[in-house]
Amino acid sequence: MMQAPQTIERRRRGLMLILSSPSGAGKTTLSRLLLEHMPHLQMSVSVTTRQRRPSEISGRDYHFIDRDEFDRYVANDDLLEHAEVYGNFYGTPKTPVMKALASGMDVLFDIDWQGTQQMMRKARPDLVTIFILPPSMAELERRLRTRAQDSADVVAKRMAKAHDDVSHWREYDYILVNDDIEASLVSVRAILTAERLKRERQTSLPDFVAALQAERPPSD
Ligand SMILES: Nc1nc2c(ncn2[C@@H]2O[C@H](COP(=O)(O)OP(=O)(O)O)[C@@H](O)[C@H]2O)c(=O)[nH]1
Ligand SMILES: Nc1ncnc2c1ncn2[C@@H]1O[C@H](COP(=O)(O)OP(=O)(O)O)[C@@H](O)[C@H]1O
Repeated sequence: MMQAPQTIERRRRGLMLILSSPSGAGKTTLSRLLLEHMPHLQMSVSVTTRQRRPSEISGRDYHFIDRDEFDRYVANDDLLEHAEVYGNFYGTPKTPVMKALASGMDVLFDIDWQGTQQMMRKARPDLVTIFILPPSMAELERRLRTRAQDSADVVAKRMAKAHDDVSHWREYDYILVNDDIEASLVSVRAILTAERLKRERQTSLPDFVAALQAERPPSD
């Protein structure tokens, strides 16, 4: 006896949503808003050797570790990907991501283009990638300065790399110019909603459709 469609659990294959951009374009702001607004989405918290900024919370924004500990993560193959960015080391711990996906959550990543390339080689079908552009380079610099979390020297270093970062935009599925943050949030929510509905991610569909087809047509 075929189950009625409404009693079939609607399962979905978890996806990994990657946001990349030059520093200051708005990934962190957008990620926080997205996590507030989208259920079933969990942030991947990276490890980094960078110094904690005054506004950052260890364990929420990053796990701040020293170089020896970072090297141990790499040696133990505990990172899904890792890269050196602006002179610091960053990496994505494997275990929390695997656990989140196994429990039916989607995972959000704020990683650079190098990390994205590594993830593409490992898990392309499960990835959705978005590159965020600033409305202008002048606005990017203004955002980095007004964020007021980095020294002038660090801001200059990030601006100097911005052109190189931007040159990777073609490697991403979606491109967003982050002019108005609310409009950007609407766009990213729309992308995530649509990607969740992709046929191949809805793993229980064959059972659901078989049950639909097994239902008797209503008699008149
Ligand atoms: N490959 C990789 N890049 C990361 C990771 N975590 C952060 N990043 C990137 O490192 C760069 C610098 O990040 P951060 O120091 O927080 O500066 P911010 O982007 O200006 O806030 C950004 O491009 C991040 O996307 C990671 O785990 N792996
Ligand atoms: N659409 C936007 N308009 C104006 N300011 C923004 C916008 N998005 C982000 N910001 C501001 O720009 C600065 C950098 O944003 P942040 O999210 O930290 O960037 P990233 O994580 O990409 O380095 C922050 O001060 C943030 O409040």
